[in-house]
Amino acid sequence: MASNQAAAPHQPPYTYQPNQGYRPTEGVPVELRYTSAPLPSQDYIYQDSDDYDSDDDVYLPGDDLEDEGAALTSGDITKQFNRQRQLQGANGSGVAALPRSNAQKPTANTSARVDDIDAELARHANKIKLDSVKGEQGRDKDKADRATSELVLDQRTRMILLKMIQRGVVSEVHGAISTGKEANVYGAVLEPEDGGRPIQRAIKIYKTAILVFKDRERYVTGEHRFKKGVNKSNNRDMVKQWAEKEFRNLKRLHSAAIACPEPIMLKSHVLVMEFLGDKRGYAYPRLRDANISEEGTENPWRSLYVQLLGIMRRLYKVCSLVHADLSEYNILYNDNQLYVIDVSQSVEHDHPRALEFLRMDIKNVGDFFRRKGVDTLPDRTIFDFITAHDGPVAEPELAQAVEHLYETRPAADGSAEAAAAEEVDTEVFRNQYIPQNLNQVYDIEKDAERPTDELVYKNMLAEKVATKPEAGGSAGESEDGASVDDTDDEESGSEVDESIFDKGPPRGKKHEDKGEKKQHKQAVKEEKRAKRAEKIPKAVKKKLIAASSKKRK
Ligand SMILES: Nc1ncnc2c1ncn2[C@@H]1O[C@H](COP(=O)(O)OP(=O)(O)OP(=O)(O)O)[C@@H](O)[C@H]1O
Ligand SMILES: [Mg+2]
Repeated sequence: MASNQAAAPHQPPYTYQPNQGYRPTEGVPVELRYTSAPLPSQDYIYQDSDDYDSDDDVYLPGDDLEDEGAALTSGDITKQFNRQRQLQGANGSGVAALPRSNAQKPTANTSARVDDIDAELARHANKIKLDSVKGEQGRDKDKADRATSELVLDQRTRMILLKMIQRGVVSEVHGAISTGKEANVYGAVLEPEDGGRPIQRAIKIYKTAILVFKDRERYVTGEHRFKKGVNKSNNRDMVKQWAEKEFRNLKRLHSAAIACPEPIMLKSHVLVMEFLGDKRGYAYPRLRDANISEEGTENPWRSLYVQLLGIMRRLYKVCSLVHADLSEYNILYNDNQLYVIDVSQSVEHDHPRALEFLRMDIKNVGDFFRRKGVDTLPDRTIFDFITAHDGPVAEPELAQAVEHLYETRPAADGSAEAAAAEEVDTEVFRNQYIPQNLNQVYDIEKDAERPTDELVYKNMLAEKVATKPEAGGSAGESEDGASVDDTDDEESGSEVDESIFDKGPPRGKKHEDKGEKKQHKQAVKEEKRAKRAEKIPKAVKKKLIAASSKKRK
């Protein structure tokens, strides 16, 4: 088609010309063109390799994440997205861009429905106001400033936000509450249609830069929920899985009545959750920044410490999770209440390093409260308290149990020896190898001679779990009746130790009788000795190889 021909109404309003990009077809009345904005520059031309067409991953808390969630809208999303780019411009500045991949297709009047959706989305563009930052309260100004400059959203993210606005999940997206290396968290407001009070929300948007996620593999490897594996080559996929993990974990915490942001919606790498903060949109401070009055006689940090130990126990027992990055940075504080956040890396009991992560959490928590002048309990005592089979999982019994630990600790008498022994024990505990299940215990026979109480894995031992949950009682049911929605991952919920019950006798040799065991051991030893006898020493082997290769030459 020659560009100087008068355009009939069915002709596209733009024509592609090599090296010049899209030029308006002459004669097309302005109202038939998409936009009167300046012509797109080559920079904005959409690359075919950009994969913007997946829209099959919107999750709401009730959804089963195993089967792919419902799409936001039906229809060809690529088309919608491309149209959106034209309307809005690649950087939101109103500069239009047209997709190269659609070069030969007429771009007007092809689908009135798609046009409607796009026009609808474009109307919301001004509701993303990233420069409205509430930075002063409890936050350093620098960070708030950085927030505005860093926050140019990519098109896909922008599209997701626009759709969320369109669906009424939020009415406006505001500036960043926090910008980090892995994610930015934005404030958002929902203005209810009935004119009720505006509701604040938080939106966590994961970043897709590859370097940041390098380290995260260790949390995913070995977790049954990621059995299918994470495709490292596809970065966006990986980030999506992280967001999904955070969403699931928040869901669990929330169902178990652990104070945390309630998850509201997940779409790809964008997670909408309850806002933890005041009505004006100021987020609660992190525990690290909390301004806690220390006027009374008792150190107010102590009761927060006790509260946190209870949360950790509940998280472990009721949610079957270990936070794995618990510290004063990932806990928010308001009015004597602690809120757990940032659970994207939290792992299940069955993760090979779950107990190691738990030990790390215990240490971080202890270090912080010690700096606040709290007389903390030994790491091992807390570890046993959190992982114990029996015992409370709800307040106020949890706090009472912690107080009981204080009363019964060996160093409770205040003697210097007992305190020193406690210190040594903590040091040993921190460096000890922690088996995750009984198959990982490497000298079970030697351990069997030691008092059970000394074993770091004592809570995994079968004798301790002889009381299987009664038929009809769900494993996720807590004492206070809160039930955990574990429908999305059936295999979880049960304890590590319970699997011993379900899978018959343990694979180890513990159940064999002593004589048999001895015989078996002897046989293995002999076999190894025989093998060694046949083995050619390394030095000899080397010489032989050298000699034979010389011969060949
Ligand atoms: N629901 C929420 N309500 C209010 N503030 C929140 C909420 N979620 C997160 N924040 C704020 O955002 C900050 C960062 O959140 P979060 O810890 O979840 O991100 P992150 O994964 O640590 O990101 P990065 O590691 O990149 O810093 C928190 O310290 C908190 O101040
Ligand atoms: Mg964090």
